[in-house]
Amino acid sequence: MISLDRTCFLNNKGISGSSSLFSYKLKLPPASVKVSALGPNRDRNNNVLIENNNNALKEVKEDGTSSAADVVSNLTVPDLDVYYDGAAAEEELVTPWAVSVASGYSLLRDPHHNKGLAFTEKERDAHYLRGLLPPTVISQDLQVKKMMRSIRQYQVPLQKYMAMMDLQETNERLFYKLLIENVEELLPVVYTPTVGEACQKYGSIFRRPQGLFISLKEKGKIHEVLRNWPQKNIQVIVVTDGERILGLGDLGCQGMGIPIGKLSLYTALGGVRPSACLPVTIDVGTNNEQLLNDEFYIGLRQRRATGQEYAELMQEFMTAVKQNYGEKVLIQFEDFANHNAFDLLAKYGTTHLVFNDDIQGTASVVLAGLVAALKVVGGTLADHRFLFLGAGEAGTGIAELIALEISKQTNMPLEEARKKIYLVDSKGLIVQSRVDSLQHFKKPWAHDHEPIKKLVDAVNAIKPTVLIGTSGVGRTFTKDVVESMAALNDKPIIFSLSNPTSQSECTAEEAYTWSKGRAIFASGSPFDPVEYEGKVFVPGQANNAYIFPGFGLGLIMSGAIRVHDDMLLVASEALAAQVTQENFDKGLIYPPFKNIRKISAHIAANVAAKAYELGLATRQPQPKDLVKYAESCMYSPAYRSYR
Ligand SMILES: NC(=O)C1=CN([C@@H]2O[C@H](COP(=O)(O)OP(=O)(O)OC[C@H]3O[C@@H](n4cnc5c(N)ncnc54)[C@H](OP(=O)(O)O)[C@@H]3O)[C@@H](O)[C@H]2O)C=CC1
Ligand SMILES: CC(=O)C(=O)O
Ligand SMILES: [Mg+2]
Repeated sequence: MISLDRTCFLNNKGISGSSSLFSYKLKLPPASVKVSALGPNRDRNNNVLIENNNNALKEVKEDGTSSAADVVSNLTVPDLDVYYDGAAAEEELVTPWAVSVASGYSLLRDPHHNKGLAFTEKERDAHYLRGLLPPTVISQDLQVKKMMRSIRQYQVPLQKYMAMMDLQETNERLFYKLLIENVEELLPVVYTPTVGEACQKYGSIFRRPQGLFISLKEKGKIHEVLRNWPQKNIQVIVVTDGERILGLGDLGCQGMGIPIGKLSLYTALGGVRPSACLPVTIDVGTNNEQLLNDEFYIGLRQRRATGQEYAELMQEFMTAVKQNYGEKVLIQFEDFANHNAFDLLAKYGTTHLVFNDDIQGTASVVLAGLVAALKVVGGTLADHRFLFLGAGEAGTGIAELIALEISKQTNMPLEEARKKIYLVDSKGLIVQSRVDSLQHFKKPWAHDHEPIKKLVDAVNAIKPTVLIGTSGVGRTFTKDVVESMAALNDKPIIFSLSNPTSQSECTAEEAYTWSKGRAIFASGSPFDPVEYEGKVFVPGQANNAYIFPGFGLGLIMSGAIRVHDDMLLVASEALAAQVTQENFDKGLIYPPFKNIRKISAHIAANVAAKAYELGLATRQPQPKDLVKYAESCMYSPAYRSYR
């Protein structure tokens, strides 16, 4: 029985108070539904409750019955921008859908529905907007043009960032249209490098909540805190505890910029609808003295909780997430310090749908770049030798996936494959004589070798064909290091993965100049093309942003319940396959971001196919054409018509 109950529904509980709107709850039954009432369209304050509900349900059969799928797919309520998830709807009878749409002044203040000057004459009449807007009506395309012009006028990247955040908070669809259509220009604004500065200054620029802050004060209440978030149908959570924000260290609660930025890419690059995304920051304190002494710091003013206290808060969070959103919600761990990151992944990898972007997403994107680079330098992965500067999450995560791929390609035991890969940490080359004092994730890389302190000496001793920077420390690929790589290799592969730009192990210009134009270079943060001896070199951006949006979409659309390493491998393959001859001709080993939605659809399709193959997918039946299905699932930022 589908019941359209008119219920009082608290909405928009901002920091400055709350307002109540009427809304309808739709309970979806398994097989057939009966529409009992349609109800009036407005509450006593003339707020539009459900737009066009008569129309939405007009396909319901005369006897009042229809399948749940029919009803849902016929709903054209403007903010019901969910993919129809038949299986979930039928299983989750207990989760009602609540829809409320404001009108008049409130509509203009509602970022999910506001269209600004793009409201049509009819909509202005129907929704009490007359007089609240100037007379002109413009298209969304013209709004994009206007906003881009306005953003380009700012010289300071942080001002551009703040303008974009303002837009996200006032007109969400316009924000996403801007980002999707100008992805190469705006990615550095909403993501690395600018998001790093935004986190550093988050206390000063914080205006409105864009994600959930869960601090030690919320211990014992996390289940209720999650319910305070206005959206109920969450599919992806990006969570950080702020301890390793990019290469900028412990930024505590101000790390919130990262989940917000990553989730806006989930929507723009991967097509996951914004209302399904939840940014979370776990605040257990910070060890950053500067922040602790900063009067504008927004987080808990205490040193970080560790051990049992930390573990209990995380456990409560993970349990509450599953209780609130079910077992198919994807939890992406982001920018945790490595002493927690590996343990959290291992602990929750068997009970939750979890993915560590720094360990796993980075590995997948780098493997894709290497596979593409092999088309230029020749040989198989097993023919190459790899040296890393940095043996943390990114370094050991990438190393392990390379070893796994070599092992799969050659049937070589994993331990043998690992011997082709060496890592240097802050104490020097990781070797057997250090094994007892190494963190557990470094131990597999402790090879038999003389200890070496300096990177340049390690390069000359190991003779790598590939050098990868994951140290978080800028300018560590010095001239002698790059020159040594160039002396050893005709085409040295050099990746400076550390973010933001200030922490990059070397710049694109340094890589090309010091290698005399021979390096195959990619970096975590973007660099402009470089002209060297009359030739233009376009550096690639080896950033996990290529992977996680499509990867997550693949998990969601297949209803996957666990992440498996093989999914990372097929995501890599999909990305590498998107590099065209035209890209190679420009020296690129990653495809341009402007094609990212197509790339994400291919990644999603490969990940979903692997989930089905491994028996980890719950969404049945498996769609025939997974690429098309992925594309059809993607959120469109075009305005809806409020008829
Ligand atoms: N491009 C991308 O997509 C991604 C980039 N990154 C970037 O990679 C960097 C590292 O991240 P992550 O691996 O998570 O961080 P971790 O803290 O886990 O690892 C950092 C590693 O670098 C080592 N290190 C630090 N300083 C030096 C130094 N001076 N010389 C040699 N080694 C050093 C550390 O050594 P020790 O263990 O001895 O302390 C540690 O092994 C960050 O800047 C991050 O932004 C991360 C994920 C994705
Ligand atoms: C890109 C990313 O995830 C990082 O630098 O941490
Ligand atoms: Mg990260």
